[in-house]
Amino acid sequence: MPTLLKVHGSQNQFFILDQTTLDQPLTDPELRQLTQQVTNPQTGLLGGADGVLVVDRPFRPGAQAQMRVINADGSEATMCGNGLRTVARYVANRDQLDQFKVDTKDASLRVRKQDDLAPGVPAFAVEISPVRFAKDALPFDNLGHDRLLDTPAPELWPRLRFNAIAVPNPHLISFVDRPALQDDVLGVIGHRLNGKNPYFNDGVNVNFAHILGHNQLFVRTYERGVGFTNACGTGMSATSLAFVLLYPEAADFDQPIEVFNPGGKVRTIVHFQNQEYWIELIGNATFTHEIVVDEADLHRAAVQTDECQITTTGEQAAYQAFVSQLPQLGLID
Ligand SMILES: N[C@@H](CCC[C@H](N)C(=O)O)C(=O)O
Repeated sequence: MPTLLKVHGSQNQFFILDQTTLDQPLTDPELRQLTQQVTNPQTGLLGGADGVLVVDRPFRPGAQAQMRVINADGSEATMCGNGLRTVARYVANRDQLDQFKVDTKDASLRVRKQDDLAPGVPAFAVEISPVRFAKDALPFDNLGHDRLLDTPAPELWPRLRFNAIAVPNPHLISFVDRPALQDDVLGVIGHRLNGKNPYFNDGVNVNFAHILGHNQLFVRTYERGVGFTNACGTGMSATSLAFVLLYPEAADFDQPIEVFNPGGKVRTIVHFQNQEYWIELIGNATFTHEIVVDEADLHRAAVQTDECQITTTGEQAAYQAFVSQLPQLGLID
């Protein structure tokens, strides 16, 4: 019988489904329906999740596997940084490899096993690229600019300055003070730009960042296709790039940046090589549950917690012990 894995990177929760283990792979409409069903926080599996990561055979030469990202609302994203770390661990275990490439929609990305973050907290480093700033890459429109880099955009929110970076999924980033992190502005902007609006017609992930110190950030994200999330890997990566570009006195290229988030902490390293930016994202790849499912239930999007054989891995306790020794920042409730 096939197995779903419940996993997380910085508590950004997913189910991993390996299509190569099924007698009959799910079609795209079936994947969308399954994702909407299992991720639902009330009626889904094990309290739901932010999306489903679909593992499949690679489609570019030199890659070991393919990852597709289905958001909780059934839309498909080009990339997922936290998710890629967990898929990297899954493929590394399956194929007994420490480093390889994973095909994502727009690129084959390098992944590499790292030392555990703490006892029982496995970690992977993943490549986040390609990076684009042009408005067509996100896309956005009607803001009077071809790119947003520390740019006021009163149409989006008065008094804030914005950065728009595709990595390659689209991110809007604003550096804010402590009170702005805590009030509801992020939710209002995120909700508006992910509904029908004249600016981001495919929606956008919205990140608020607060500078904590040299090479130290806190990032909170409202995700396209999801809503508020505990952490967004591509968001923290795009925000780290904006950090080194806008605040050269506070952040360095090629040096680890500590990025705290509501679900824990990751490290990023921003590079500029061969005239291109790319970011390394390093963090936990935690497996919390193994769920044995009936393949027919996957096809009919009817996977219920009380009808599956579920094994708890015990890794969540180790992750919580790791989080409990992080500084208590008290930035959001
Ligand atoms: N949480 C992810 C990003 C998932 C995709 C996003 N919702 C989108 O639609 O672009 C991450 O860790 O990067």
